[in-house]
Amino acid sequence: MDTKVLSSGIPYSNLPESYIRPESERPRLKEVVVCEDIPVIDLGLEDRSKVVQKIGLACKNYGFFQRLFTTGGTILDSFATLLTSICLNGLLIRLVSKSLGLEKDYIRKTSGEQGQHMAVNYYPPCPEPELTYGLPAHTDPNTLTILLQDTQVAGLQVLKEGKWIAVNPQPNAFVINIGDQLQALSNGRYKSVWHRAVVNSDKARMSVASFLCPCDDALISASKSLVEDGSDAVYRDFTYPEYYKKFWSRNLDQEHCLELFKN
Ligand SMILES: O=C(O)CCC(=O)C(=O)O
Ligand SMILES: [Fe+2]
Repeated sequence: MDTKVLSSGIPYSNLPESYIRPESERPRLKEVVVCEDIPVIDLGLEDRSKVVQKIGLACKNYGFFQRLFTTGGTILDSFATLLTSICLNGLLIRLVSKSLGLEKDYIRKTSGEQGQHMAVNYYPPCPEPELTYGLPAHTDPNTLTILLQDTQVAGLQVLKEGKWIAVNPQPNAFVINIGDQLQALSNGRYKSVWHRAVVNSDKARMSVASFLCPCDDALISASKSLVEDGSDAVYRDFTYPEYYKKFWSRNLDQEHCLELFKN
């Protein structure tokens, strides 16, 4: 990209040429369906076995769910509390483990000392949103992502059954999505789904993503209990650094990177 819209500070009335996607790769915003039913799960208030069951269904059917939080301070306070709780008690990842019928600490044990990386995404208003993306279609290479969406401006879209659906911001909810490592650990039962961020012509949008990642020397391997007797696991064993290197050696919107790790 030769012209950077952000760094130039110029208010563009047309999108600089270098951002324009070829016709066949554009977002086709008119075909996007608005989805009100991405499951919203309250981890705190409900019966635990019901929460585990809801997480399982959401992970199987969407690869995404939204987690309600109770307000007390600002939304950023709640986000910080959630991220801290993920590193100290690992509640979310334990519930995901249980929802797969695994021992509650299976994912934590397999992943070793987990890392948490953060990205702050800023999408400026775009004069021609039909021609480009904020973030092109991708899956997340890590284990699990927790996303704090802009509460006022929509932009996140998820691919479901061949259609892009808009995940409009829900008050007091974070978006949680399965990453490629969980797809591998679950032997493909949970899907790390394609998602993207689109832009709009009037408002800037921000999102904050926190990526939970396995430690560098953990061997990512499907649980034996999820592999059919007499068959191989869907994916060969690998380490996160090996996967990450392969992931970033390609374009984000190429084939699913896990395809390259199939047995
Ligand atoms: O901005 C968004 O809604 C999506 C961000 C995202 O998918 C990512 O940072 O991986
Ligand atoms: Fe993402």
